[in-house]
Parts: sequence; structure tokens; C-alpha cells
Amino acid sequence: MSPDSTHDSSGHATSRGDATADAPDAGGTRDGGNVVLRGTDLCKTYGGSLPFTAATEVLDGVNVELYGGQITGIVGANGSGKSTLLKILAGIDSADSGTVERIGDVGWCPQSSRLYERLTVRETFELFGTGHGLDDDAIEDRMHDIADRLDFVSDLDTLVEDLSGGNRQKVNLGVSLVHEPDVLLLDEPYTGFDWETYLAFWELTDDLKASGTGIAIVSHLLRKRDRFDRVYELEDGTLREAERDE
Ligand SMILES: Nc1ncnc2c1ncn2[C@@H]1O[C@H](COP(=O)(O)OP(=O)(O)OP(=O)(O)O)[C@@H](O)[C@H]1O
Repeated sequence: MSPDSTHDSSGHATSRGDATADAPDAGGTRDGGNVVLRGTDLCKTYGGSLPFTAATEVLDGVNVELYGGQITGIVGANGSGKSTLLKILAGIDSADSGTVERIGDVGWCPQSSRLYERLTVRETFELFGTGHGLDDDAIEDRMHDIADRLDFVSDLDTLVEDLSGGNRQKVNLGVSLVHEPDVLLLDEPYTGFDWETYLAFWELTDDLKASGTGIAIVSHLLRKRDRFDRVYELEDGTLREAERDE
């Protein structure tokens, strides 16, 4: 894992001191896991600056910590702001205020795939792998490992536009893992998966967890809470940690 880096909500580096001064257990651990990502006092409101447009306050002082070697669930109703929060944590979008500290590399799997229709799956991995600074051999190894585990080896030379919805989601997930990130942010990652792939997904995430990766899974519905080390609920713009048996 790379040394601590601190970023503001837009993903730009900031000084660590001020950002963490009031955070509980700054740089700390919990249940054996080190903090790998921390969002502090995140606020986000969409729109409202143009005439006749209503402002939508989505996040109103969200605090969240993700730990290495743990799987965190973030649950909430449709439209409660889960994707917005994940994008801010990933550095894809910026908060209006608040800070995000990221410790190590982040992988982000968006709810809607960001794949190019005219590339094959293999070319897609080459594109994302190269973007993360991997060499050809490393990309090939990672691609085969992920394709094997999620069962899409036979689709490596298929164009993205010809993939089924479930296989497209496998590739969408797969490219977020290609650089072996320290923190993995997954937005509704198993949508469209068949049962076998759903089980393969959990085997994969459990292995990543065992190797120390900090994982956040966003979903409007968490089917089995005991798969998660902790669960947060997003409601009315704030995040609350749910009790184990809730
Ligand atoms: N770019 C945007 N511009 C304006 N409003 C937005 C934008 N993105 C999201 N919203 C609004 O912000 C609110 C939260 O959206 P978001 O997608 O974060 O919720 P969600 O909890 O992920 O929803 P779902 O479970 O349906 O995927 C919604 O009211 C949505 O319409």
C-alpha cells in the first residue's frame, strides 16, 4: 500500500493536518483494519442556480470511513444519494464542502458502465490497464485471472456492444480491479448477475478482503448482511451506521 495521501473532495491533494484535525481516531484502526478512505462532513446539492430549477440537497454532512480488509455496505432508498457519495469518494465528482482522504489506489465500478462499445473486452482491459500504468504482461495476467473467476474468458474477443447485460457488468466490474486497488468502490456491482456469478463475486471480494483491500458496496438492497463487516444507511442526506441485527 502506498503512503498516505490526502485529497480534498475533488480528489486534489490537500494537507493532511487540517483535514483530519477533528476526525475521530484520525489515521486509526477498527476491528483490526486500517482506515484506507475517509470522507468527512461531505455536503452536496445539485442544481438550483438557474431560474426555475429546484435545488436537490443530497448529502448534508456525511462522515464515512472504510477500512482495509473489511467489506462495508452502503444502503439507502432509490435517489437517497448513494451513487453521488461513491463518486465523491472515488474523486469522479466533487462535494460542495468536506474532505476525502484516500490512502492507496482506488478502484471504482460505476452503476452505469463506462465501457466503449466499439472495443473488444480484451482491448477494454488494455485501455484501463495502460491507464493505470500496467505493462502488457501484467494486464494479460490480470485480465485472465478476472475473466476466469467471473467466467467471461470466452468473451475476451467480443465487442462490448455485443455483450449481454450481465457480461457487460462483469467487464465493468473487472476493469475496476485490474490495477489491484487498495480501496474498491462498487456501485450496485452484481446487478444482472446470474446466481453462479453472484457467488463468484462474493468469493472474489472475500479473497480481496483477505488480502487487505477495503471494499465498499453500494446497493438499495443488501441481501445478506452477514457478508458485511459494517453497514451504513444513507437517509435524508446523512449516513448512519446500522446495528448488526438491523
Ligand atoms: N448530475 C446530477 N444533476 C442533478 N441531480 C442529480 C444528478 N445526479 C443525481 N442527481 C439527483 O440526486 C439524487 C441522488 O441521486 P443518486 O443517483 O446519487 O441516488 P442513488 O441513491 O444512487 O439512487 P439509486 O438507488 O436509484 O441508484 C436524486 O434525486 C437524483 O435525481
